[in-house]
Amino acid sequence: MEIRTAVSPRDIKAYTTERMREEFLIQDLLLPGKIKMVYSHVDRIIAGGARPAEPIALQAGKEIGADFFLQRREMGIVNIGPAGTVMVDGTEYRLEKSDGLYVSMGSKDLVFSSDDPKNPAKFYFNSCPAHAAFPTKKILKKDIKGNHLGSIQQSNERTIYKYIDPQAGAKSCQLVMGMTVLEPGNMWNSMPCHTHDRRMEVYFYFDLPENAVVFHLMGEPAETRHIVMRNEEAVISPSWSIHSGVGTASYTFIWGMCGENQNFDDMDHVPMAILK
Ligand SMILES: O=C(O)C(=O)C[C@H](O)C(=O)CO
Ligand SMILES: [Zn+2]
Repeated sequence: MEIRTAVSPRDIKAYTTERMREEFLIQDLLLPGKIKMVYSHVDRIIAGGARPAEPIALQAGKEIGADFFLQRREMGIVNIGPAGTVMVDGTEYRLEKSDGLYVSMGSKDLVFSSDDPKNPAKFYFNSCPAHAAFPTKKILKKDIKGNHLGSIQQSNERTIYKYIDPQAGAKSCQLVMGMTVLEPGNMWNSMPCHTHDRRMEVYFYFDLPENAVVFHLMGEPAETRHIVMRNEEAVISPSWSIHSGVGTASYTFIWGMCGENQNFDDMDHVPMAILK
């Protein structure tokens, strides 16, 4: 498992493009036959991906310091590819594209598999520390009432689906997770932008056409930087950072948050006038 340390906003003022990418960008999440994980010291979130040709079991590495991966953690999983199954302590949860699964703290065995090994599922997941167990639950996108935001006039018409949230989908100890789908012809997410000092966030961009990119914007509001991102890449957003993006085509992304509270609306909105 790769470890990423926390970064001060004062330091990124001097970062090159390469250093920005080393610290925040997460690539190669969905390599066939592998589970890839990045452990961030920012609120100890783990972002990962599994693309199983054969069934693959999730292993706790030394980094976790526990007998098994979810001994003191919880996890949210969304399948963004062809159908597959996540087996949790012997119970099978079959996930089609866009189906999600919340996995309880204390679950011991977790195995990812695909319906068709030649066309494997694409499981993206976030995991964060937990101190209380909530039931494992399958979440269907069609059962979530989307929150429609933005407009074509502002190039930001999109729908937010909350998969793991105190008010929707599955309940959790601290993980909050969802999917935002841009309407065709819309490019911007999360603009006007915000920060939330109480939570960090990881964004995972997908459903981007080949050769399309998203300019992910981050940094303190008056000291922004960008990271050019391609399909199926993720980015770590510390709590002091804005997180917003503009694509050369419309796209979808999964956001996962953890930290002090779970209140989605507890954002510090950034007035457009102070952006630099
Ligand atoms: O498009 C959006 O706006 C979002 O998806 C917002 C993010 O989920 C977010 O930053 C929540 O804090
Ligand atoms: Zn946010």
